[in-house]
Amino acid sequence: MTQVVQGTPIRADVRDKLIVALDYNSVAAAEAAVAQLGDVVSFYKIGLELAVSGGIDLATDLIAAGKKVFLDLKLHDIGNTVERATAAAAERGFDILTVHAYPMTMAAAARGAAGSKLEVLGVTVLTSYDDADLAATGVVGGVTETVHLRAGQARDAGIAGVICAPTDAAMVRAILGPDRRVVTPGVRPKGAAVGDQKRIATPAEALAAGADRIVVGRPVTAAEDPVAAAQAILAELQGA
Ligand SMILES: O=C(O)c1cc(=O)[nH]c(=O)n1[C@@H]1O[C@H](COP(=O)(O)O)[C@@H](O)[C@H]1O
Repeated sequence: MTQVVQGTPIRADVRDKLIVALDYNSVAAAEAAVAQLGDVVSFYKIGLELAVSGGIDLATDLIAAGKKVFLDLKLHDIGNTVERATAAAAERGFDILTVHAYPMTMAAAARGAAGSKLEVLGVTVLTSYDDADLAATGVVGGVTETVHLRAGQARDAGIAGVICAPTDAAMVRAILGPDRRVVTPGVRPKGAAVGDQKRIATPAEALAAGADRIVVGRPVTAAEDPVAAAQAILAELQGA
């Protein structure tokens, strides 16, 4: 299905490339954003803030309304807990679930998602980290080296793919090959406020580097006109 957005017909496959992060502290605020964005946005992310504000049940309504939903809980725990939490997310009909990209965690999540449509993505190195931030956690090796290592471990664990910065996407795509998912937050349209992100690129640059989908929060949700902001990103993705 092709949707006409401000004179630009946006293909359905392009629309699914934009995941809007519903980073709100109430279900009512998230519902208002979804209502405002209407048919423009087809894929939403429920993250930590909304999840602890009662937002996980919102997913059921979004899925019933035909939206795709990414549950961003960045799981990391003992294998039994991760496997069972992943299986529960699969049972609820989520499309994507994040776990931290540690080998045992990813392997447990792969077991939990087995036989379901749930795509488990391993978070490699957060887009708000630079080399110094990573070094402060005790990790030996810089961001590039660590993302390289963790992308290979995600592939070997048999999960669907990874979350990485758009600036890492080309390297990660080469490691994962064409069949796995590369999803990039840390995306900023030209001129948008950077906020706490450190490794960023534009929507078009992210796609050109090999991302399948991009995650965008504040550049849409904090925009004066969120609908126009989302439409502009979609037009940029389609032109990429
Ligand atoms: O897993 C994520 O989605 C994620 C990983 C990462 O490395 N960086 C990152 O920003 N995110 C999420 O992506 C969204 C980015 O939001 P904005 O910075 O507002 O566009 C937030 O919901 C973050 O939690």
